[in-house]
Amino acid sequence: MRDPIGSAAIALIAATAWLPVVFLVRSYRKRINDVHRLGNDLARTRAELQACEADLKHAQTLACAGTTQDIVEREELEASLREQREFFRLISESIGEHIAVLDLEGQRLYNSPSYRQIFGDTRELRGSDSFADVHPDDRERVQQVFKETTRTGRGQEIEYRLVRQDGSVRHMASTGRVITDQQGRAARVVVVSHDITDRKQAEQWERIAATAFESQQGMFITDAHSVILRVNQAFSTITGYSAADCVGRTPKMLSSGRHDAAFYAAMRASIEGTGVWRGEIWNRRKNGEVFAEWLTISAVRDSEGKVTHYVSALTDVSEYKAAQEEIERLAFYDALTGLPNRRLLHDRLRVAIATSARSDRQGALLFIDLDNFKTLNDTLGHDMGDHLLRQVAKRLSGCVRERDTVARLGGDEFVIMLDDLDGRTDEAAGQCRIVGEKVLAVLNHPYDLAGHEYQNTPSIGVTLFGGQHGSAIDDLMKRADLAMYEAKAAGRNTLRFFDPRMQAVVTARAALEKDLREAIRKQDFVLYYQPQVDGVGRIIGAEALLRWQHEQRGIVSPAEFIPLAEETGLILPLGLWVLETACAQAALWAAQPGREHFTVSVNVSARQFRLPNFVEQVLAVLAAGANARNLELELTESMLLDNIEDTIVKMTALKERGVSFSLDDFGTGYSSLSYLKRLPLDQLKIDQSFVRDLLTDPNDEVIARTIITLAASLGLSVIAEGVETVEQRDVLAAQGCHAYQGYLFSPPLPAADFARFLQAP
Ligand SMILES: Nc1nc2c(ncn2[C@@H]2O[C@H](COP(=O)(O)O[C@H]3[C@@H](O)[C@H](n4cnc5c(=O)[nH]c(N)nc54)O[C@@H]3COP(=O)(O)O)[C@@H](O)[C@H]2O)c(=O)[nH]1
Repeated sequence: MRDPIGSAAIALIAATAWLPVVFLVRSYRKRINDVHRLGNDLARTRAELQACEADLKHAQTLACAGTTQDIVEREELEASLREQREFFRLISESIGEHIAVLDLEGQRLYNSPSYRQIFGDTRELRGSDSFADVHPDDRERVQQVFKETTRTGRGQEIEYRLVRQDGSVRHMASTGRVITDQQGRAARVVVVSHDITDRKQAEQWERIAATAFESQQGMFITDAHSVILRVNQAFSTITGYSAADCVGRTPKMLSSGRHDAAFYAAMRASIEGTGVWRGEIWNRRKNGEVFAEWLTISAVRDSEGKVTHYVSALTDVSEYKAAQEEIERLAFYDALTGLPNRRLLHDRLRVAIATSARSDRQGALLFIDLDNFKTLNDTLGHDMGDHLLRQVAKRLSGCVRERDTVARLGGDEFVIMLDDLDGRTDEAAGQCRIVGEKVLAVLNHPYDLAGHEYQNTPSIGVTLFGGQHGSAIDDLMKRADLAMYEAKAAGRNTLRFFDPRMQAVVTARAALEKDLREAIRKQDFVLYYQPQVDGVGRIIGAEALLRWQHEQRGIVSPAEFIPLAEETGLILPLGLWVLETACAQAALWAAQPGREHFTVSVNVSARQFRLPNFVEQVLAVLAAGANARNLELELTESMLLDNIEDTIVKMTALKERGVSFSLDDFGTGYSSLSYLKRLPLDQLKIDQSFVRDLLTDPNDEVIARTIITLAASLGLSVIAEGVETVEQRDVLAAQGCHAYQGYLFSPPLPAADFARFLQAP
């Protein structure tokens, strides 16, 4: 379409009264555009063109007002101009964009007020250089675009940075529009700009987030239901799972199975409570390998606080852990033997001392030095010496419980730390002696040193800790060391205690054990029988009581040797001998007329009863000729409750064959009624400690009466032991007890004497 007005006129107007004219010209251009769009609608096109002409004439009028209009027209014109200016001001202040009009050098002719508001500018902007505010790095580019715009008349959008008066930087996006003069030459440039700093920052953050997401750390994002939405490359490298493998699945796919439900519950609770969980976790790679990772899970919430996503960052720490373990191994373990070194021993000793101080348990240090180790090194060389030390370490580790510590201090010096030993010094010393003798025995076995058979012995020094034995680590080490030198001085290949008194106890026990072994071998034992009588004085049975016929000491009480026999395991052959002897004797007495129901009670030790084949052992003994109904086994409360299910099974099996059971020393233990009811017992035996003071101590009297009542309520018979006086028997009888054992009737007697006692009228 033909331009009906002419650009030259517009340029002229613009050059002389540019402000309102800018608007009029804009209005004109817009309408011309509208006319273009109207196309074939000729009526409307004509109307629009007329309106355009009117606008332009008005502009011409404005432009020429100074020379051609009379005063009245001028006033009208000025009023109109004011109106236009106000209109323009309102528009330029209310739109979000900043408007500037620049001359062709980029000098400011006009700036919309928003420019000042937003940029805090206080300068006189009119006439100032607009390029001066552009960031130096962007200035040249902006000037280029400006020049291009003025040359071609075509504006283009450009983004650049502007430096505010306070030095801060804002990002701008600007578009220039050229205003031409009458000759069609560029005269002004209208620049419309808007602040894109927030958008730029958001873009920047997006780039940072994207870069961070693709960092060395494995990352994955799940939705609120823990469904994986995205994983990064590092995640795939660490786990072996690609994005395709895991998007749409849950992190459960990584679980190693090493953590229990409580672990994951605590994790969830932490995320719910604090929004985050951090910790070490074992996960499984795609290739099945389990690895340690450091994991941080953070909840992402929306503006209402609702969790929308979880972001998890993981680092593979398996190498770090391996390195840490290696460092620990080097710092706390002996490189040659793999045993804890002095540092770790001291650490553990510190803990053991503190624990024993809180309990009534004791601990011990056994200092072990190999005899003549230097000679081995000098003669066969250090390699052989190392070879021996490694084998010694292995053998020592086999001598102790898992909770004990075997350490190597260096050279041929080893230490065993035992803890949780008996609170009684003599007992603890006995436990140490057993371990010490085991060590002596295993280290005395010949060694195979690369084909050479080699014999070596150790010297062992022992000291206790906890209780009254002191607790300074250095002192304890010195004591054990001194005791070890005592062992060397005593001829090597032996064990010595630091405390002479303790040494005496241990020496005596060692001698007793040696004698006991010898006595078992020679069968230096005999059974005594103590009668058990009923309410009218009839002998209904006997308790078999063991006696040791010692060559020098005469008859030795079982109270002296049974505990040691239990400790050393010698009770097993001894207990079997008692059972066999007592059953043989029971068979003889039961064969006498009227004594078919005569019972012989046999004390059974805990160790014997816990033998897996105890039932078979008893049945085998009975098979030799005794009737099960003539055998009564005496068990104690503590051994029954040790493993109640096993106890019931064994007792039931024997009871079904006719063997009866008596609960010995009743009242001294902690039997609960519910357990008692489950045990197939026949009899409760009131302990002699309650019978002894029955007449003088009301408590004992109440206890005895309670036991009798309890036995009745459980349908069990009851027998009192240690009855020494008629008065005791009468009180017991009055309470309902009608079976007795004690010196009142007879002390324990050798079998021949007992036979005579039986025959007595
Ligand atoms: N595992 C085994 N333990 C056994 C065996 N033989 C005995 N023992 C246990 O040894 C402990 C000591 O026994 P002993 O020195 O024989 O003492 C018993 C009786 O002699 C004694 N007694 C009996 N009547 C009286 C009395 O009137 N006064 C008094 N002061 N003492 C008396 O009491 C002991 C009874 O023992 P028990 O009935 O078993 O409690 C002892 O614990 C025996 O059990 C064995 O072969 N195996």
